[in-house]
Amino acid sequence: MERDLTPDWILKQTLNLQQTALMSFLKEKENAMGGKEESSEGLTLTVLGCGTMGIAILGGILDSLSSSRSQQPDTAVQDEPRRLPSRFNACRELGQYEAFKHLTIHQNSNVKPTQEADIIILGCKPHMVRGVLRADGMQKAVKGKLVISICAGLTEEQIVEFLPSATHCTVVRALPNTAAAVRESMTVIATSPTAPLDPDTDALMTWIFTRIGRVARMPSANMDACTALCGSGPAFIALIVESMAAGAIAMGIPRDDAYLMAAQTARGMTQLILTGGEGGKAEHPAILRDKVSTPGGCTIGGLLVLEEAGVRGTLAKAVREATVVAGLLGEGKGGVNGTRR
Ligand SMILES: NC(=O)C1=CN([C@@H]2O[C@H](COP(=O)(O)OP(=O)(O)OC[C@H]3O[C@@H](n4cnc5c(N)ncnc54)[C@H](OP(=O)(O)O)[C@@H]3O)[C@@H](O)[C@H]2O)C=CC1
Ligand SMILES: O=C(O)[C@@H]1CCC=N1
Repeated sequence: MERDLTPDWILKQTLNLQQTALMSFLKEKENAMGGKEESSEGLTLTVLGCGTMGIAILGGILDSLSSSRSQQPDTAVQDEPRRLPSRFNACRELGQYEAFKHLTIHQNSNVKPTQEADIIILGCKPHMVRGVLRADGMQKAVKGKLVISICAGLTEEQIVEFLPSATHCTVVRALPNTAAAVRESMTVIATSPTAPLDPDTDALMTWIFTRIGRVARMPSANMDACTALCGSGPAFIALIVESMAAGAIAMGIPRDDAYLMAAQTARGMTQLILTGGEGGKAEHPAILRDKVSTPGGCTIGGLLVLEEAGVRGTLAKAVREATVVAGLLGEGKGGVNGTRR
């Protein structure tokens, strides 16, 4: 049978392949945990909407639990939570039910895995959260639990509004990024000056998100900007790496070599920004940029092309735009990119 090769069909097939590959990644991580016995004290963590981000987060946690590799020193958890997660539920809309020793993948069934959970991560699209939480049986299942939302734009108040007053959940907003899959996420956890988390919940939040990278804390009011910078940021950086590689490809460098060289160059510079200062401290990007720019050399020539094209302002504007759009995502409507002039 001939297929209709529409862009939509091709995109769908690509996404399906990606999701299948990601689920294999998760199973591999689970498998690596095989020998570990579950502690009776262990908590159950359920991801409602286990797609790109949910898989990256669970993968990072499973990886951390299965390896003796300790967390990076700068993300060390000062106060370990009393109890750690040891059982995991991944809930999806499609796919199939699969049960492993530590992980169960559920398809189109949220109530039971939510009943089993001590911690719930909301990992579906922001506009779905209302429907997911208001579905039959969910209000009771979620009652009194720790609900962590990674959804762009949704405020804690909006999530609480989806739950009846008797539900008494602790709702915390956290914004990780896709680098969670390689345990290099930058996750921002929202803080509330009026309702600080109890120390054990706070320690649990730190533990969960330091499994997948670094953690920072910001007031809730800053979360949309953090979403743009840290959540969308990886896509912006991918575009920069891709564009630099394109220049080299145009000048005759083989494609694969160009991507590798551009990516490693970006990685080296980000490492310098983080630790290239005196005593291993952070260094200002402008100082590092100046160090590369030999007077009369090629770097200053290239930099001026970028400045003349307004790259700095354009990138800053992209972060500002993404901040505004992130805020609109919380309103539960689709197509928000088309709503502004
Ligand atoms: N992608 C990113 O880089 C980041 C995303 N976020 C936020 O994370 C959230 C998830 O994004 P992302 O992982 O990219 O999205 P995905 O589309 O990859 O994942 C969403 C998941 O939700 C599942 N799902 C859909 N409907 C239901 C339902 N009724 N019950 C249970 N699960 C359901 C989907 O299942 P199925 O695949 O079977 O349809 C899918 O697995 C969003 O809210 C986003 O704002 C935050 C930071 C970064
Ligand atoms: O683009 C989005 O809506 C999500 C949130 C941050 C990154 N990806």
